Amino acid sequence: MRIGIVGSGMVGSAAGYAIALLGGASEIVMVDHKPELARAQAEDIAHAVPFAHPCRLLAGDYAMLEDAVVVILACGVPQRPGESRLSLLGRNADVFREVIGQVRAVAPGAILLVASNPVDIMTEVTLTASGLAPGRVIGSGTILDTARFRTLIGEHLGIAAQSVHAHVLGEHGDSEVLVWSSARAGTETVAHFGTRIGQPLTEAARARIDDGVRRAAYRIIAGKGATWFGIGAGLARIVQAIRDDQRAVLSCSILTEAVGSVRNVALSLPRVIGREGVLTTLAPDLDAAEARALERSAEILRDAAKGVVG
Ligand SMILES: NC(=O)C1=CN([C@@H]2O[C@H](COP(=O)(O)OP(=O)(O)OC[C@H]3O[C@@H](n4cnc5c(N)ncnc54)[C@H](O)[C@@H]3O)[C@@H](O)[C@H]2O)C=CC1
Ligand SMILES: CC(=O)C(=O)O
Repeated sequence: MRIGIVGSGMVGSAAGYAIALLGGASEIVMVDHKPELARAQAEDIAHAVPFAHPCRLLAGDYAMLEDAVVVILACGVPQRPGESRLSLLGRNADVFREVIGQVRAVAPGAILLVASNPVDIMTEVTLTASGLAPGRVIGSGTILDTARFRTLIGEHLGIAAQSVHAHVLGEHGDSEVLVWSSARAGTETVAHFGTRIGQPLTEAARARIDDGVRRAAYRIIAGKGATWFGIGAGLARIVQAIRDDQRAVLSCSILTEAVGSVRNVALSLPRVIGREGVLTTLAPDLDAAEARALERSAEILRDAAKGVVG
């Protein structure tokens, strides 16, 4: 199975590396408007393949994306320290309008997996420019924030992140919603479990975890210029779900008909992902404050998209 990656910078190359290590593809094609960068990334990742699963690494122009099952879009500009994701919109929308037609011309059957920020609005831009069905244009959305949330709850409770069932929903950005009310450690609510083992999720503990999730990108960007490992693994996870028709439930962004009173907005909810993309959406279990926060997040995205998404 061929996976294409347009944008061979930090995120694109981390995705390629994670896909190669996880055995997510038989062929990965790296594309970039700096062809020498795409070639160098492909060569470097290829040297990891003997330690993992058979996979061919290629680099080239758009023609090489022919027959790709998924094309990851990680092109454009990243945030500078202190900059919000939403501030990238104009610059990255221009890049996407240039790129999407070229991808669609050679890989009309590909599912488009959007990583560039602001990822929810870039998902809408991609949907409009591609003319694909909403379930075939998937933004990585809050898959990364959800991983951060599960990691920090797991650390607080002393259990594996994999055994924490919790989601971050809404915008991949400042207005995202950490869903505490239905978060579980295995079978037990995190609130009950925390109290029972003497690690209560007090207001202060929740505020610390909230900051750890919501401000993670700002901290990492201040420290090393960009984030890439977490999102690389998240993109590889979505590719696996598509490749193996897993019907895995992952927090991802697609155009959503209604979120409270807000219509037609791309944001993250728990989605069932398989071979044809997003197959269905699960209704999240939210308390009243979380439902209000999700609607507010949808409003923020709807307003930010005005004038950019036709
Ligand atoms: N969704 C998420 O959770 C995350 C999203 N991101 C976003 O991913 C995007 C990429 O970030 P990085 O890889 O760190 O940036 P980067 O600057 O390392 O890579 C971007 C690449 O896009 C290429 N590019 C620019 N214009 C192009 C065009 N017209 N055609 C083809 N290639 C083009 C550049 O040459 C560069 O190699 C950013 O928008 C960033 O904010 C970053 C981390 C997490
Ligand atoms: C940069 C970004 O979107 C993140 O790490 O969450």
